[in-house]
Order: sequence, then structure tokens, then C-alpha cells
Amino acid sequence: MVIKDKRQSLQQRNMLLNMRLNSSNPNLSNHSTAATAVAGNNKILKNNNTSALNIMSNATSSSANNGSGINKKNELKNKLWRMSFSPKSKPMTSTKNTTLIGAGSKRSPVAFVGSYPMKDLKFCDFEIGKKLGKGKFGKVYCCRHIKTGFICAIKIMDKSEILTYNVTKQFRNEIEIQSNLNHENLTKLYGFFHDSKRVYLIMEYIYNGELYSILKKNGPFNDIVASNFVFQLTNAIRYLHKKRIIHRDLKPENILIDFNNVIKITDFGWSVYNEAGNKRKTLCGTIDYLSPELINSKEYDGLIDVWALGIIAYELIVGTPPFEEDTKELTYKRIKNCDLNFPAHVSQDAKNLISSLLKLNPSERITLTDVLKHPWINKNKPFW
Ligand SMILES: Nc1ncnc2c1ncn2[C@@H]1O[C@H](COP(=O)(O)OP(=O)(O)OP(=O)(O)O)[C@@H](O)[C@H]1O
Repeated sequence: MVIKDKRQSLQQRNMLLNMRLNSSNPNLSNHSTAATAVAGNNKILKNNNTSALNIMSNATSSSANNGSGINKKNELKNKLWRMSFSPKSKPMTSTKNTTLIGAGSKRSPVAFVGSYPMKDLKFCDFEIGKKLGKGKFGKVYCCRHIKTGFICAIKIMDKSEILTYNVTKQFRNEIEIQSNLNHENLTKLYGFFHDSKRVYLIMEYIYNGELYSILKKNGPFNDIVASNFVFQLTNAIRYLHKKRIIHRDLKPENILIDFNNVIKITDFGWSVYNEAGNKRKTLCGTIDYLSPELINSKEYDGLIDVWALGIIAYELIVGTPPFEEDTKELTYKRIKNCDLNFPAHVSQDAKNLISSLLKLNPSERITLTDVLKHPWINKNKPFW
């Protein structure tokens, strides 16, 4: 329990702070103003129509590029769906009055996974399966688009909550960034639609859930499994950094596992575009994964993700993050000193890679290109 509490991200603390701020705001402290909040939020989403359209167009072209691969995988997911779908699962009430953001525009119709137009997509167009999980702002369900049979995960969020917790910017940011990504180790966001009360994000359905739970249940992993995960993570982070995106909240909770142990990074709520050479200062992330430069309130760049990769690599092999302590202060202290200890079973190659990732000085950290060629990776690769 202590560990779980400590792992909660700063994001959550920011949210609580916002809640406090909002509750002291007379405009949000009673029922009548809740209605104003929803109305206001509708306005915010409408104002975002143009960028929503762009997002949809990009999502369409990327899914079209991937057509055949997606179809094959979808067939398999369809089978699994039939196995996991329970007719008893309580269907969500859907609102008839649903309009796709951007519908009615003169642009070419937006396609749903390459073929089905998203225009006028409604929640009742989907059959709802099992609940996959619950985040701070919504629930995620496995869904099947009735007409096409397409299987996906839909995250459902109340507009009022997005507004009440003052996370509109973060939410928009997440959509804009995630829908522009097309990499096999990043969870795809196909698009979204909304009705009067909720926003629905249509995502790639990832079958095996969070790495965090798998690690707690089956971990720690041997070098073969761990090196494979680290290799995939490195490829994904490299792709993000090439697009000048810093994830900023890499941790096992934000890594999903698909078939064949394919990893999928998710949760881009804290991700940010970082113009060439620019450094940032916002403190974000989860305590155990924070880099020394973040803790010391220094400027930082994509190398904070490289540090987090080192923490995750350690956790995969050892079972717990390297600087985990009972209090935040002690964890901070150990991170600042890079007080790194390895249990006896950790191999020399693994130690070498992790120590090269966890360098206090960001510029001394091993490059992602070199991670992919590291002996720990190369020696284990034939056994993947
Ligand atoms: N695309 C997906 N496929 C399968 N399961 C998913 C998918 N997206 C999310 N989930 C499951 O649903 C859970 C909740 O996801 P969600 O994104 O709402 O929460 P979160 O990642 O914890 O974000 P937050 O930081 O907002 O709490 C996840 O922990 C995961 O188990």
C-alpha cells in the first residue's frame, strides 16, 4: 500500500491541488455552476474543432499505411474478443445526440481504421465488452465496432470531470501528441468523438494489460525477457525523441503488453514537444522515476526519459526500482547521489548498461543508439 501510494504520479498531486483551488473558487462550488462548467467545456471542445480535424486526418493516414497488419491482428483480437466478451457485461447508456468533432466539414471524410468513416460515430455503434481498467479520468472498455467488427479500446471520460479537475490542456495535449504517433511500440490513438456528456477516445486494444501488474505477478524477469523489453522501449523512446517528443512519465504502469510480449507505451498526458535545443523546467513524472536534474529543478530535455529507461531496466531485473525508500525525501536523496546497489544475481552486462543509463550528468548517459548495440542486448537477442 505504501509502495502504491508512493508511486502515484505528481500528476495526481497537481490534480488534487487543482481540486483544492477549484473548491475555493466560488464559481465551481455548487450545483448550478457544475452545469456552467459542462457548458463551458463544450465550448472549449468546439473551439478545438480545427485541431481535432487535423488530428483525425493524421490518424487516418497512419492507420491506412498499416492496413494489412492491423487487419491480421484484428482477426486475432476478434477471436479473443469472442472468448472474453461477456453478454452480461453491463452496457453503458449511449447518447443518441452524438456528433463527431469536425463532422460537416468540407474536408474529405475521416476514415475509421482506413475504411469506415468516423463521421457521426456514436457510442451505440459499439458493443461494449469487459472493463480493461480505470484511470483518474475515465474507464477503459474493450469494444467492438458493430458494423465493421473492429476491436478497439475506448476510454470514456466525463467532460465535467475534465473541466472540474482543470486538465483540459493536458487532455488536448495527450490527443494531439498520441494521434500523430505511428510506431509498433506506442499505443495508437485512432480518433475520438464526443456527446453532450462524455468524450470517447478510440485506441488500439492492448491485450495483456500493464507491465506493472505483470511484473508484480511474474517478475522479476530473467535477462532474456528483460533485455527484450528494454530493446523495445529503447526503440519507442528513440522514435519519440526523433519527433522531438519527451514522454516525461515513463514507468511500468504506463507500459502495456500486447501479444508476443510486444510492449506499447501509453499515457501521453505529460508528453511534450520540445523544440530543437530547448530545455524545460516543469516538474513532472513519478517519484521513483524522476531524474536528478528534475529533482534539482534544473532545466532538462529528452535525457530524463533515458534515465527513466535505466530505472525500468533495473526494476525488470530486480523487481523494485533502484532508489525506492519509505519516504519521498529518502528516495530523492538517493537519486541525487545516484546511490545505486545491485543484488548479487544481476549480471555484469546488465549492471554495465543500467549504470550507463543512470548517470547523474545527463550528457554522460549512454545514447539510445548505443543501448540497442549494448552487449547485454546482443548476447540475449538470439534467445528472444
Ligand atoms: N489501449 C488499451 N488497451 C488495453 N487496456 C488499456 C488501454 N488503455 C488503458 N488500458 C487499461 O486501462 C487502465 C486505465 O487507463 P487510463 O489511461 O485511463 O489510466 P492511466 O494510464 O492510469 O491514466 P491516468 O494517468 O489518467 O490515471 C490502464 O491502466 C490499462 O490497464
